[in-house]
Amino acid sequence: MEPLLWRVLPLLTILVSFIVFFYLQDSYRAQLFPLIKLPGDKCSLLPHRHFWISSKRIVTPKGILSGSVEIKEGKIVSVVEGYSKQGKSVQQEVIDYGDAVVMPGLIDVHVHLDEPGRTDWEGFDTGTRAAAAGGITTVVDMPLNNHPTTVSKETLKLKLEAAENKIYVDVGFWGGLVPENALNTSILEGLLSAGVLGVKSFMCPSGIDDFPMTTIDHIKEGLSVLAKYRRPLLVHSEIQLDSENHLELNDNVDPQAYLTYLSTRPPSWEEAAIKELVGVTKDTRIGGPLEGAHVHIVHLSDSSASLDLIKEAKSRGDSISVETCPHYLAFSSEEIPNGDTRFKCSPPIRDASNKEKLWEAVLEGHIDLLSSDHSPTVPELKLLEEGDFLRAWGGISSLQFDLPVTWSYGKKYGVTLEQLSLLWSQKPATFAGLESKGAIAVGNHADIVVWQPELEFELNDDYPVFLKHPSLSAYMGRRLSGKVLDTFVRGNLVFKDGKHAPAACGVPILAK
Ligand SMILES: NC(=O)N[C@H]1NC(=O)NC1=O
Ligand SMILES: [Zn+2]
Ligand SMILES: [Zn+2]
Repeated sequence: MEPLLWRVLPLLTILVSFIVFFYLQDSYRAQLFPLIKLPGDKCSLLPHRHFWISSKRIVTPKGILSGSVEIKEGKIVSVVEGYSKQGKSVQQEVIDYGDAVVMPGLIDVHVHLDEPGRTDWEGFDTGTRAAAAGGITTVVDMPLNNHPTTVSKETLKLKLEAAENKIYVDVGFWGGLVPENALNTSILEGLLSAGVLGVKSFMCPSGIDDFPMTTIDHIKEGLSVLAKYRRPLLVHSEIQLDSENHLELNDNVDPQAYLTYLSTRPPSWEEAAIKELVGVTKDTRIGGPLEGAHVHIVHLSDSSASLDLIKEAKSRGDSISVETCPHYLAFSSEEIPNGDTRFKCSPPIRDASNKEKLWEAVLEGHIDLLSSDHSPTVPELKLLEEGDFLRAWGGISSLQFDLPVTWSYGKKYGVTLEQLSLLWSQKPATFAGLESKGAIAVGNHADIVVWQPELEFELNDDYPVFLKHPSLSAYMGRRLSGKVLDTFVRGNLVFKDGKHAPAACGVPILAK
C-alpha cells in the first residue's frame, strides 16, 4: 500500500495545485476556459442575491412612494409602502438610501457603440461602463458606425461575438435597413429572425460608406416584412433638398460659423422626410395593409412643421412615434461658439424658440421618448483645432449624462421625476419590446438607478467620465444637478461611487 501512495501523492499534489491556481486566477480562467462563466459575485459590488432597497422616493408606475423594493435573484419580488415600518428582521439585507431617488434604470434606445470595427471611436466596454455610470441599465445599439454594419444575420453574429464578456449593462441591437436587404427580403428576414429588435434606415447619406440611404420605396418594402415580425422601423428623417444645399459648396461661407452649418440642414429637410413617411404610415392603422408595422422618427430637432405632421398622423391612428435627444433640449444655436464642433450633429441643434417648443412637446406627451444618439468618433475627425463645421464628424457624445442633463435643463420647464421615468424607461421599454423592463414593478428585472437630483457637480477633469473620448463631449465643463449614486442591472450592483463591478455581466437581448 505504502509504495502506491508514494507514487500517487506527487500526482495528486500537482492536480490540487492546478485546481487551486486556476480557481484563484480569474484572468487565466477567462482566457483558458472562456466557456466557464465568472462567479456571480464578480458581477456585483454587493454579495447578496436577496436584499431590499429602501428610499423615501421610489418612482413606480403608481406614483412616488416611500418604502422598499425587495430584490431576489435579479428580479423585483415585492414593492412595499412604508419607509419606517419595513418589518424585516435584522439579518435581512437592507440598503437604506434615505431620500435619494430610486427609479427604473434608463433605457437608451439610440446608442452607437461602434464595435466591431471602430473601437477607436467607442466600444462595448467603454460605452457600457459609461451607461452604467449614468444609471442606464439597457442600451440598444445602432447598426452603424460599426464595421461591418449590422445588416444581415452574419453581421449580427459578429456584434454578438464582439460583445461577449464586455457589456456592463444589457444590450439590444437594431439591424440596418439598406437597399440591399430591402430588395432581397430574405436577408432582412434572416436578420430579424436572428433577433434584432427592429431596423433603422437613413433617408439621407449616413456618413458611413457601408450604410447606404433608403428611399421611401425601400422603406415600404422593409415595412411589409416588419409588419409580419411586429417590430419597428426607426428612421433618420432628413431628405437632402438640393435647392437649399448650395451653401456647403460656396467658397465664401465661413465653415467655422455655426450658423453656416445650421443653414445647410434646414427644418424643411426633416419636414420633407416626415411628409413621405406619414404618407406610408396610414397603412399601419388597424385593419390597414401594413398593420403590425411601426415607424419611429429618431432624433427630431424641428419642433414646428415636422412635429405637426407626426401629431396629425398619430391622431389619425397611425402606428408612429418620435424621440428627441438631450442636446436638442439643452442647447440652442445662439449659444454654440463658432468653431466648437463638439456641438455638430444632424439634424442640427436649432434656435432657442425651437428648443422651447420641443420641451413643450415633451411635457405634453407629443414626443414619446428620449434617447442620446450618442455617436462619438476619434478627436481627429471632430476637427476641434480647425473648428470646421462643414467637414467635422457629426455626432454628440453624451451617453453617461442622459439623466442629469435632462433633469438639470428640464427643471426650468417643470419636468417631474415621473415624467423622466416615463420618457427614459417605460416608453422606451414598450417601444423596443423589452419585456420585464422599464418600471419598478413586481416580476420585472431589478434594473434600478439610485440618484440624488439635488446634488450638483461639475463635469471637470476630476469627474469620472467613462466615455472613450470625454474631450469630445459638449457637456464637459458644465455644472449639472442630479448625481447618479448606484446602478443595479438584474439585481447586480454594477456601479457604485465611481466604480464598476469587476466583471461585465450584462446580457445581450435578442427578440424571439
Ligand atoms: N452615422 C451617425 O452616427 N450619424 C449620427 N450622427 C449625428 O449627428 N446624427 C446621426 O444620425
Ligand atoms: Zn441619425
Ligand atoms: Zn444615431
